[in-house]
Amino acid sequence: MKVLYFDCFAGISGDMTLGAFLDIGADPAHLERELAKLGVPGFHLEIDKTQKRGITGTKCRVVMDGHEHAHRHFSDIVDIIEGSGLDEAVKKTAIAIFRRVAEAEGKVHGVPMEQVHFHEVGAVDSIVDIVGAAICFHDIAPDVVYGSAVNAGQGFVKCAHGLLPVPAPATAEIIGKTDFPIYAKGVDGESATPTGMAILAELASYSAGFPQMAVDTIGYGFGDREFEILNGLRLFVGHTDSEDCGILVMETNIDDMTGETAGYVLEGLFEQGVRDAFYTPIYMKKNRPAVKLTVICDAGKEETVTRYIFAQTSSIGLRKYQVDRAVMNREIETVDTPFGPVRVKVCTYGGIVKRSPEYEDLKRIAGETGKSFMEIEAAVYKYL
Ligand SMILES: O=C([S-])c1cc(C(=O)S)c[n+]([C@@H]2O[C@H](COP(=O)(O)O)[C@@H](O)[C@H]2O)c1
Ligand code: NI
Repeated sequence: MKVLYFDCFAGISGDMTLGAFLDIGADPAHLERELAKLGVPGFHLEIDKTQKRGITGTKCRVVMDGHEHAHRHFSDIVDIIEGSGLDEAVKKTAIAIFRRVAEAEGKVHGVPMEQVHFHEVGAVDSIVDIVGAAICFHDIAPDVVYGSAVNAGQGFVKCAHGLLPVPAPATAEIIGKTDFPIYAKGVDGESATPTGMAILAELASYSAGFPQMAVDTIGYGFGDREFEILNGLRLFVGHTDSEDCGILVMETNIDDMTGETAGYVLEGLFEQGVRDAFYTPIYMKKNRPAVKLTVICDAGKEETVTRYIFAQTSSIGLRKYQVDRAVMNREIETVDTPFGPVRVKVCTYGGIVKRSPEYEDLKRIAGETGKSFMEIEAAVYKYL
C-alpha cells in the first residue's frame, strides 16, 4: 500500500506543493501536458532543482507571460475545469479544493459561496497551482494520505485586502474545518496560504505522529520567502506491507432521522469505500428508540467519511477510535463440483485453515438448479 505524508513543518502553499510533488517524482512533462488541457493561455512553469539552506529540493513557479487581473467566481473556475480535457478524477479533486477556498472566502466576507469574487485565488497562477496539485497527486497515486500539524506562521501578511493577521482569515477558516492542529515556530509572516491549506485539507487526513511506513522517497518543495527555519514542504512516499494503514471505527447515535434516510445513508457509505457500516437498535435519552450508526473504514478515509456523515445524517458529533485487528491471509481457489466450478475462499493463519464456498456461486447454483440454498451448500462443502 502506497502512503503519502505531508510534513508541513514550514506550512504549505500552492507552489510549495507543486515543487514537492515534482521532487518526489511526479512527471513534469505530464504536468505541463495536462495543464495545457485547461485551455488557459499566458503562463508557463519554471521548475528548478535547487538548494535552500544546503538542502536539495524543487522550486516550481507559475510565471505569467502577460498581465492578468481577472476576477472570477467559483462557477467560472468550475466551468474552466469541467470544460477541459482533464481526467475526471483530476477535475473532481481540483474542484473540491477550490470549493474549500470558496466556502472559506464566502464565510469571511459574509457572502454566499456562489457570489465569492476570487481575488488572488481566481488568478491563473492559483488555478494552475490547484489543478497542478491535483494532476501531480493522481500521478503519484497514493492509497492513503496523511499530514502533520501545520506551522502556519504568525504576524501579518499584505494581500488584496490590506494587512491581515496570520493565518489569513481564509486560511484560518479552511483550517477550522479540519482536524489539522496549527502552531507558529520560526516563521515571522505567512507560511500556510488558503491555496496550500485547501490542498492539504482535501488530500490528506491529520496524523498525530509519523504514519507507519517504510520510506521510499523524500522530496522538498521550496517557498519564495526566507524564514528563520527552512521554508519548504517535505513529502514522504512510503509503503506498508500489510493492507492496513490503520482502521478507524466511527460511531454516532441518531434518534431523529427517517428510516428512508437511514437506508440511503448506509448505501452511500459503501459507495464512499468504507469496509463496513451498520445500525444497532438502541434507546437514547428521554427513552427514544434510536440507532447507533457504526462505520469501519481505513484511516485514510477519515475526513471523507466524517464529511459524508455530517452532510447526510442529522448527527452533529462522532466518536472515532483507531483499532488494531488480526486478519487471516485470504486466497481464492476454484474447485470442480457436480454443479460446475465453485470459488472457495481459503483463509490461513499460523497453521489454521478455513475453507468456505463463495456465497454468490452458491446462490447462482441454487437459482439454476431450483434446489434450496442449504442443499447446495451442504453438497458443495463435500468438495472443499
Ligand atoms: O484569494 C483569496 S481566497 C485570499 C483570501 C485571503 C483572506 O484571508 S480573505 C487572503 N489571501 C492572501 O493572498 C495571498 C495569496 O494566496 P494563495 O492561496 O493564492 O497563495 C496570500 O497571502 C493569502 O493569505 C488570499
Ligand atoms: Ni478574501
